[in-house]
Amino acid sequence: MNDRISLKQAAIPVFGADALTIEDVCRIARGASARLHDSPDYRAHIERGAAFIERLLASEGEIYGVTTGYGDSCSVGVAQQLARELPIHLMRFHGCGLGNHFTPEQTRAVLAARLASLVRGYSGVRWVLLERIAALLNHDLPPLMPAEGSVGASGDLTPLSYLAAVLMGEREVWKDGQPEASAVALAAAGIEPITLAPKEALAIMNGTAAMTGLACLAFERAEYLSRLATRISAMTSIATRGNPGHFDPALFGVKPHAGQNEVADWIWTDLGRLHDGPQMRLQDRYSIRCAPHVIGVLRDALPWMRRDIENELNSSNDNPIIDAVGERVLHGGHFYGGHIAFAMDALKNAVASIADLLDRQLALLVDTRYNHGLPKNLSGAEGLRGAINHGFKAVQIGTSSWTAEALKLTMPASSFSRSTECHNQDKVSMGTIAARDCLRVVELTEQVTAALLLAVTQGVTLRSRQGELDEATLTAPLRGFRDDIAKLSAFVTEDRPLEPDLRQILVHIRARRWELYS
Ligand SMILES: N[C@@H](Cc1ccc(O)cc1)C(=O)O
Repeated sequence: MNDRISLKQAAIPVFGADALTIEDVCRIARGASARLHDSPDYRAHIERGAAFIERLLASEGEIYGVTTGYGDSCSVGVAQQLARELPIHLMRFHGCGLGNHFTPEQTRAVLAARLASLVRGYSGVRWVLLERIAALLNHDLPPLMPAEGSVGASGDLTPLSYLAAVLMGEREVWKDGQPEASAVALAAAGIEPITLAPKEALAIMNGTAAMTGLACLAFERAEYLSRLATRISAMTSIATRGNPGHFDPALFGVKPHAGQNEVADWIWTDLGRLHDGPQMRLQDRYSIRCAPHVIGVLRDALPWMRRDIENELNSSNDNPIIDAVGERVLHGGHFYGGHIAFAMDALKNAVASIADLLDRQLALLVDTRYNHGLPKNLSGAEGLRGAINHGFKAVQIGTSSWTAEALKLTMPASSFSRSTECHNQDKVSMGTIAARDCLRVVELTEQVTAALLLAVTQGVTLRSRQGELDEATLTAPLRGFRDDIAKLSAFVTEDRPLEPDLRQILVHIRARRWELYS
């Protein structure tokens, strides 16, 4: 159905050999398997870190997080004979997450992100630990992970403690969409629980995987929304008999934002031969005229967001960092998720702004004062029956509500750093909250997009039924797109509940059914 996406699905990432992309994480989230680079050299590289820690433990006796307490408790020494119990305690005292659980798909993204970091070999974990995380993915047994309780800068400690717990056979996993005791599910899958070595619970938990996994999912959905919003804007221009000149390449030649130019060019192409047709106004309202300027903000932000998300994804975001070759333990703050926090706060703003743009376009489409000759509320009913039919009136109200909710969530989470953990973590990223908010904004904006897809399809069809649009002037891609939506959701003549139609369109949006501008 979608070549652009299926082509990308061809390559399977190899953990430990390839840098992971956002798309790799999304494919693993949706069920692709996780392969580990399995060469003797690579295994030796991984084992060297774990062996170095064991050597240090035997010779020197003091390693942060191995023979000391955690965080602010780092000055508390742990007796050698208790060092092997310490990871169990770390995993257990962080078992205090609340709120909804991440979905199985989201949790798979989180696991992929953690694995991408651990395979780099700077966390001092054994090969078997990597294998077990891959096994959870490949047997599709993601841990039940509460979404709330991370400040995103001592890593996502609390959510990731649920991964540590499951590897040890504690707490629960998702099995076929239902919670199941991990000891039972692991046994059924033939995965043996492991006893975590002294540094391993910290290595699993002390990083940015929860926010980074979610960021990958949000990025992919936002990118697709930018394309859909562009197509909708072109269709709104057609349905309201707008001025195609607003998207003239000559106009955009004098303003160099690449993403903005790309959107203008897409709309210009979509308008095809309509460039020379009749227009109702010299200058359309901003939600149409400035569509490239609004959607372009998101398009221009995507490359730097990708850079930061993929850098975080392929980083050693742990503490301490174990340099087995240089035989050093490096203490720092690589669990700090500031880049993801900032990207997610920015992304949710750019996406909510698109919900707002589309909501304004719908306001133009349904209102006879602004739609230049379309029926009230885009109703397809005629004559006496026109009076009892209300077309897209309630869909507009719903769209206003989803838009308001999206806009309300744009408050930056990263501005709300709290000093916590006895002031050890006195500046934190809140990136996990930002990523969760971003996903919710994306979800609401998809709902707005679904509503607009139905409404603008109705608008274009009405224009052509009214004899004001020559179907032959529509470009083949735009006509095919319009016809497909019209097939999925019949033209609205008599009022009917549109919830099933909207829900079906939402499923197609999330599956990225339409190949747009590639
Ligand atoms: N993130 C802390 C470690 C830590 C772990 C668990 C805690 O509860 C607190 C702090 C560090 O590496 O410095």
